[in-house]
Amino acid sequence: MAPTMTSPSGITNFVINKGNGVKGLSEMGLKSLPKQYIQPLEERISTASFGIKNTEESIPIIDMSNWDDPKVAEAICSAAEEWGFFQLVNHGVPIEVLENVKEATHRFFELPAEEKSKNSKERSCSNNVRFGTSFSPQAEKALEWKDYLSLFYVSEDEAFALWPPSCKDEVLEYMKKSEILIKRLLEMLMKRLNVKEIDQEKEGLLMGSMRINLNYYPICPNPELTVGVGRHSDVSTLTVLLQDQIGGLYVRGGTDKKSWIHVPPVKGSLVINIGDALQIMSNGRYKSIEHRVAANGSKNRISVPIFVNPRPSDLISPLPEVLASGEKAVYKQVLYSDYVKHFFRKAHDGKSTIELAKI
Ligand SMILES: O=C(O)CCC(=O)C(=O)O
Ligand SMILES: [Fe+2]
Repeated sequence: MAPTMTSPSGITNFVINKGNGVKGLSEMGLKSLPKQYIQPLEERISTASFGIKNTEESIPIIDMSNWDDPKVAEAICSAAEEWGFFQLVNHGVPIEVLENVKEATHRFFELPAEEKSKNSKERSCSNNVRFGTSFSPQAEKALEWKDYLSLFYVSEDEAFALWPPSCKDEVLEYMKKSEILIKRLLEMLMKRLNVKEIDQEKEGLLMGSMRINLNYYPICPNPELTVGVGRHSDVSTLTVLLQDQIGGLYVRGGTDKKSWIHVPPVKGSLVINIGDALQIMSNGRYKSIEHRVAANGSKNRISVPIFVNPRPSDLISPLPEVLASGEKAVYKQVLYSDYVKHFFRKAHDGKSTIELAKI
């Protein structure tokens, strides 16, 4: 029998091979969620019980206007230790730059499937530009309700040549304008670890490569049965995340460290989270926290994370400055490209990637 649109192979063909993504499915006005997207009960997100916690159970919001005030550094380092997640306001990245990159994200996803899929795994002329859907469809038992464009930054020349014209200027500007903020954050975080100065070698190790994702979560017919992104922690040093006003990001935390806490959209803010690479380099002092994204039944949501990473060729391990006082290393040395490969080979599975580096 020929595959129909609603047969499993028909859906895969339409979403993945033809490049329509879940956005294409969403726009067909499906009345119910295709079964490939149905998550096991324990992974589903019941939004009714989230986001209405008392005020102390919310990730810190830190004002960076006086970024050289030691109190700001103190707030940032404490948030990185206790929550692994915080929001920044008055962070120095112009609001216009943020608005422009959000608009550019919508512009890219509004392109016809045929145009977007020029950047698919099969057709993209570079591994550094990738349009796709879900997280790792070949490895997943249940798919995630998300489309994305992933851009690995190598050089400005390459970005100009290869990134989609509909969004490249805005994405590059967002990346460039965030760099000062990223450096400031890393300086504060390093100081607390007794790293006095970020020399060229350390800078390469902490922020030697960058990846920007444009995430698109279209309206979902049964949001309670699926996820936008499943439980995971980022493999980055740190992640700078721009989200729109829709909401849906949840992080593990609260007094019991087990609750799922909503990250409410704050106009003009940037969400920062610590990734596995920094958890390893800080020997566990800074926490790379599990997070996930709910699907939405009435609104299309976008987010634009910048993953600030070590270079693929870097060996990551607890920093010598951290171990200088005799603290015992809890992580061993790992080649960063091996770490990242291990992450992408699996479906999202919480905090399990870091097991690779545990002693
Ligand atoms: O969309 C979001 O808010 C978060 C996305 C995310 O966790 C990721 O891309 O790693
Ligand atoms: Fe993430």
